[in-house]
Amino acid sequence: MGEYAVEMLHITKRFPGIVANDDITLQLKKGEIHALLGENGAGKSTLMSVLFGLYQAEEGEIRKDGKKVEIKNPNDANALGIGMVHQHFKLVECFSVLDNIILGAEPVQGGFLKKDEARKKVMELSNRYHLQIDPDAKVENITVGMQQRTEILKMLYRDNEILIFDEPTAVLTVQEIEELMQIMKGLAKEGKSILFISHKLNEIMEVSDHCTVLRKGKYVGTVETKDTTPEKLSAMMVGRNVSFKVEKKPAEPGDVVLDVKDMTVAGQNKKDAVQDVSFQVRKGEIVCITGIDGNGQTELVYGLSGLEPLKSGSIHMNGKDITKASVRERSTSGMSHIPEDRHKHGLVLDYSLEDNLVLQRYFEPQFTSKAGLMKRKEIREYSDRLIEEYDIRSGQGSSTIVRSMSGGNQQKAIIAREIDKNPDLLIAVQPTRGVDIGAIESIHRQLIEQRDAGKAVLLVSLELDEVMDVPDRILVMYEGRLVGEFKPDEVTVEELGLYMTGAKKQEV
Ligand SMILES: Nc1ncnc2c1ncn2[C@@H]1O[C@H](COP(=O)(O)OP(=O)(O)OP(=O)(O)O)[C@@H](O)[C@H]1O
Repeated sequence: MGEYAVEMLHITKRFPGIVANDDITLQLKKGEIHALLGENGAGKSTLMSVLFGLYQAEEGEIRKDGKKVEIKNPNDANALGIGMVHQHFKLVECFSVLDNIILGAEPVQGGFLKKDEARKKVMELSNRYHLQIDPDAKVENITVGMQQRTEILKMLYRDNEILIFDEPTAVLTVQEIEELMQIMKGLAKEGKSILFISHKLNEIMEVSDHCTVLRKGKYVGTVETKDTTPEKLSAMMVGRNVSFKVEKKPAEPGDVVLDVKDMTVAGQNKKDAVQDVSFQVRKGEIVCITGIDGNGQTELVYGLSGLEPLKSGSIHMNGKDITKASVRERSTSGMSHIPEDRHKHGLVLDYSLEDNLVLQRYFEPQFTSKAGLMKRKEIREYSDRLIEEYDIRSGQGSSTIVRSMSGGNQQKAIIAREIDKNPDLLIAVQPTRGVDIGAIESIHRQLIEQRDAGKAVLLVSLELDEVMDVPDRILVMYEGRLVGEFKPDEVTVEELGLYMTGAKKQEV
């Protein structure tokens, strides 16, 4: 047997208007972690979906242990020992962890389900790989990190030897990421072969043995990770050097734009998710709210944007009371919102890109005639301009159905729509989640340009580099309250960590 577990040779996969994979070759060694890197829309997910049998390539071949194989669907992939954890998990929310793991692969004897046997195998695997799951917990009640471990166990339970992780760290907290890295290293040591998609160069440097880079659907090269640097990788990926440092001049804050007083928002259980929070954001400044996921940041933004009512307190924007205003009233009064969950609150996935780009403005006279008809030509022209200016890449331009776009390009579309509205207040929640480093650089620049144009920017982020580099003030949230306020150059990451975990607090 050869040294490769899987080889994808000269793979070409086309979608209408785009060659998503153009003659790509990827060779995965046994027992290695192989990273796959590339800009948004470079073709990484497509390539992995070909390997997992979700798409059929038009050209090229796949070999498993040196032998040519046909993978027509995920069942074929499973039979060959190939498993995949998708970017957006595929679990049944109202089932238990155990039922999700064994779903479709239940041990049955004489027509009877042998659940005890399944439970034993799952618990053995969970212990062996330190996955620490609770088999009886319902998926809807567990953290994203746990859901991911459930997905990992699904692969291990099926005795998969080749494990595909599609952007596994995008939704995890810093600690969960560290744990996942250890789990992946442990799996590779046991002889599993791992393919790992990530935009985060530090993760790739930490865990991978090799890294293959794609650009605009084409193969750029494969390097040995120990012989490369993050700078070299980013240059391979975008074809130029990317600046990791955010350049900005000192802020010149002006009048108050957002004034939040004693805001309380209910939580899912008895405890209020946001408790008596007060703060202001001025013209010409970027204020960042940070904290460990689940400490009330999400509900705070729901309250500000009108997705949830306040239990008490008030919100003023440019001096006007908007506490009870509808989502549309807030939007037309000058508030833009880049939401945390782009699929749930940011896009209508089955609409075209152009319809998504005018989602909050289609009723304006420039897009709708007096008779109530939509002006399709003007909408198309507007959308074409945004696609060009914000570098949104998709198969069929303005008419592309958003569901078929890559995750990072969906995000860029939301950013374009929200910034182009020319808002007085831009609320940006995790704006760089799932986007490549070239796009991160450009999003950070756009936030700073907004600030310099005299806008108020409220950034909500968990990415520590972003928290330290982009804002002018940092507010830390812990258990629904603001527990610290800092200037980025007066605080260290370690110190921030103490506030984020509740070990320290100030009166804010
Ligand atoms: N089902 C589909 N139908 C039409 N086009 C598609 C489909 N899936 C992907 N594409 C297109 O193929 C290209 C590659 O997309 P893919 O999702 O593979 O990129 P990616 O490298 O994984 O990006 P990201 O980092 O943003 O997740 C994109 O331009 C996308 O719009």
